[in-house]
Amino acid sequence: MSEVILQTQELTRRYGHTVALDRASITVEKGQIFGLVGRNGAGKTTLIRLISGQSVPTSGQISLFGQTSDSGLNKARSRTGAMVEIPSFYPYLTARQNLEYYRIQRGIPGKNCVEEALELVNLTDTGKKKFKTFSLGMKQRLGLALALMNQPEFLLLDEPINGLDPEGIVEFRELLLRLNRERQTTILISSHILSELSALATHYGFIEKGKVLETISGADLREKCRECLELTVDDAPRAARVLEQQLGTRDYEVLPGNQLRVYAFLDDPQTVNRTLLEQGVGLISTQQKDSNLEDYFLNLIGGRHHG
Ligand SMILES: Nc1ncnc2c1ncn2[C@@H]1O[C@H](COP(=O)(O)OP(=O)(O)OP(=O)(O)O)[C@@H](O)[C@H]1O
Repeated sequence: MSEVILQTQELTRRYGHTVALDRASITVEKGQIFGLVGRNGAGKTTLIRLISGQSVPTSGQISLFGQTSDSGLNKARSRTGAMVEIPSFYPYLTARQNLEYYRIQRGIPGKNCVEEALELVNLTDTGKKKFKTFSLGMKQRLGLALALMNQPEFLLLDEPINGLDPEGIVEFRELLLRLNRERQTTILISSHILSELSALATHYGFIEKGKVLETISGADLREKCRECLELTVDDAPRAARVLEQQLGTRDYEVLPGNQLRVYAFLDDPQTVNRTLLEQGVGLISTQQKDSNLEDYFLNLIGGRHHG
């Protein structure tokens, strides 16, 4: 198993009667891009603020780079970078001046880091342009540059894609992939749109009403959402034999309840149905299933109109 960067255990945060985060347990390992997916108000920001130390938990534990004590966590947090919302940059300062201000304020040594961070987010040629004239995409990228200035090993990003145009989204995604590939930066990124993260995340955590409902690897999620023919039969072992011997495919799986998922013959389901019937398999139901990622998420949290 690779190094555990973050582990939260039963992490809870209440605001008065509101339980913003309810016993949330997640684990993020080195090199992962962990997508935290949940609707507005689900608790994503609360979780990220607790991890980055901007808020304190009501109960539960955070382990960051193996550190759990207050002083240990403080030290560990110097190895992280966080973008929870666009930081309050000075409107009349340039990108460089704003970063330099924060570099000094945070005591980050070496002036080079400003230029390096600007280069990473592609903002080196903004020259004398003042922050107040930046597009939203540029503001987001400057926010990311600030989070990157201390060369973090672990990056926490709360809805960074929100409000970006399609081109901005692609650029932002490529940058994160590059950081992950070239610097092995581990990333925790939240979004309320699962498909936004699907080209990025290696792992997912689904959160709703403060609770982490499921964590799953990207590979397992894709497998669950794979297009298939879902058959309910009266005799699954017999149906499996027909699939292998008559139809020559092993690309299927048998589920409980005499159900089978067939990943072959997607263009020709009739052949499967006919052959099974010819071989004496009773076909109770058959349907073509193509659950996309968004449907999966909506099913998990109980539907589009839920809550
Ligand atoms: N400082 C606070 N005071 C009171 N309630 C809060 C506070 N911060 C968050 N909450 C409440 O906690 C719940 C979770 O909010 P949170 O901001 O973590 O959700 P989110 O998933 O990040 O949603 P969004 O994308 O809308 O920010 C919400 O019901 C919210 O109203």
